[in-house]
Amino acid sequence: MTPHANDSGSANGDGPIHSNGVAPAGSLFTVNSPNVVYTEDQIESKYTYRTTEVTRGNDGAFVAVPKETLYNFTVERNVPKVGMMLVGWGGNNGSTVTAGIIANRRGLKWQTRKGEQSANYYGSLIMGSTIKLGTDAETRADVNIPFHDILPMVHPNDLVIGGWDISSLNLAQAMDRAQVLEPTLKAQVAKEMANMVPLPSIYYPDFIAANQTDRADNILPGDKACTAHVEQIRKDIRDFKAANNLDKVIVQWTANTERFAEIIEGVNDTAENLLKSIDEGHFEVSPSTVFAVACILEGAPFINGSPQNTFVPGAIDLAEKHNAFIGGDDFKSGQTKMKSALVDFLINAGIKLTSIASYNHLGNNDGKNLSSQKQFRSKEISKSNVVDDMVAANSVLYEEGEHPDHTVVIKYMPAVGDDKRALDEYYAEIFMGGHQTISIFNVCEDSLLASPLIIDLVIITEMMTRIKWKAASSDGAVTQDYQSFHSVLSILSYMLKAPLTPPGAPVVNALAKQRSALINIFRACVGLEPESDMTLEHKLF
Ligand SMILES: NC(=O)c1ccc[n+]([C@@H]2O[C@H](COP(=O)([O-])OP(=O)(O)OC[C@H]3O[C@@H](n4cnc5c(N)ncnc54)[C@H](O)[C@@H]3O)[C@@H](O)[C@H]2O)c1
Ligand SMILES: O=P([O-])([O-])O[C@@H]1[C@@H](O)[C@H](O)[C@@H](O)[C@H](O)[C@@H]1O
Repeated sequence: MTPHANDSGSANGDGPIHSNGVAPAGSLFTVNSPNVVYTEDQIESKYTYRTTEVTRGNDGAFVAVPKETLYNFTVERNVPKVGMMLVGWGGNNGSTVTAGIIANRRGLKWQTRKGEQSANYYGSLIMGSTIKLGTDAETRADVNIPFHDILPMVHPNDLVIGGWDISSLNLAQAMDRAQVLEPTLKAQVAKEMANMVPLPSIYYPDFIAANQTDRADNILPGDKACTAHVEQIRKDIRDFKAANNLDKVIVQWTANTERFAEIIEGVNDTAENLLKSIDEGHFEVSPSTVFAVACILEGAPFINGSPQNTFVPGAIDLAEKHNAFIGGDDFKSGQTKMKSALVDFLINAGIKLTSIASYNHLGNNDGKNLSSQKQFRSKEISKSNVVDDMVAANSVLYEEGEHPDHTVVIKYMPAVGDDKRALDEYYAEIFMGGHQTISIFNVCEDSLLASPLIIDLVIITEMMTRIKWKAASSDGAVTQDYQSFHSVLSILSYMLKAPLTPPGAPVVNALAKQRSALINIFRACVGLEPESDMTLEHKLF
């Protein structure tokens, strides 16, 4: 295992590096605080989590009470060798993200109609954006650093990629089939990608559109869940890990959208019943749930990039019992990402959104699969629920249960390929009976928008495997052993349309809140306060 170049504090073997303000060699920054200690292997921080607890007084008025909870965090500093295994590797997203990582790793440039293009990670939150570290002591100007450098994260160039597909095409053929990337780029990565062949996968026809049958020539025996499928997937993960000398494997579902599975008591409602149902070959257990179970049992974090309810209650129960990480659902890449920002802006500006019409058409295989009603329904649900939290939070504009009209339409139009056309109309009531109509035409090159999210999901999920926490009592005494965050990684919500949360936890869809939560949790891991944007230093004097 080797320290990452951007590790905040170097692991150069010269023993513990206490936070005496001396920046260890190779670090971008060091936190100089009595609450932060850099050792050779870890960053250890003490963090006071400040919240406001609200109760109701006898007169019915709210009573707000500031509350402080002390936590200890540790972050493993050494960046492991990580494998990313994609289910649906031969799809548009899988082939595109693979080509993109190869192009970045090799620093490729290629000719386009508009001139030379260089590889980049634009659209990745971690690789393409910055966060505010603090304020310059002299100039009082913001100091911003690359998001990737706040913690010792994996670099996507170092990811080892593999996966499964029901289609036997190698990744070069899949890249051609996807029709996403420029020929001048494809030509430079085709040789390497031709040697990448998806592992055969499980295929239960009833869960995806019948129009997908023609590509299913790389499948394991059996058309319904069985323990043998779970064990084969587990073996595939172990073999991939061993063959590539990996420390860790993260698995993501970027295969076709499945129909929702029916939640049936005694079948998929508990971990025990789910495992029993798989062993008995129950038809209501989907391929994505079988993959989730296999990953949980193998200790490989599993992320669902599609909208179906992969994580039936039994799968969440199993993940919790095994302290395994899961996350999902449905990459938030274009039309919905815009919606989760725009709705947040409108409602928080006191503008009463009353109608959202979201139409889109696309011509890729995803669109072909979604042309089947049951698969569309999965997507309709994930694309529709994204405004719920923002509406529910504003009782000034909306009565209890009141909600804007919201419709989602998706049409399959082969001619446009991966370049999805999203047409949205936002209709709102404004001051004194006026109205505002916002009409958006948004061409989303879907795989080029989703691929960076696949990278972010892997990097953040892997980082979470190296973060531990424990609660400290007010006198500083340690009250419990270090433990991981909850199995359901709701910290991933920024990348997902329908964020999965721990049972009973609220869903947050507002894009700015999601980004802020991620940043501030990572800041806490190095003992830094949340970024409040108050900038009193620029307002008081
Ligand atoms: N912007 C986006 O592209 C975007 C955004 C959100 C969600 N998604 C979701 O991501 C998924 C992939 O999108 P895409 O454009 O790459 O689709 P795609 O159809 O090009 O790729 C899906 C791949 O999965 C394979 N597959 C199907 N069932 C499988 C199984 N059981 N095991 C292994 N492989 C299987 C297919 O052969 C295909 O190669 C879809 O579910 C889509 O809804 C995409
Ligand atoms: O992320 P987003 O652009 O809102 O949603 C997209 C949909 O508009 C598209 O129809 C679908 O095929 C993609 O999988 C993705 O879900």
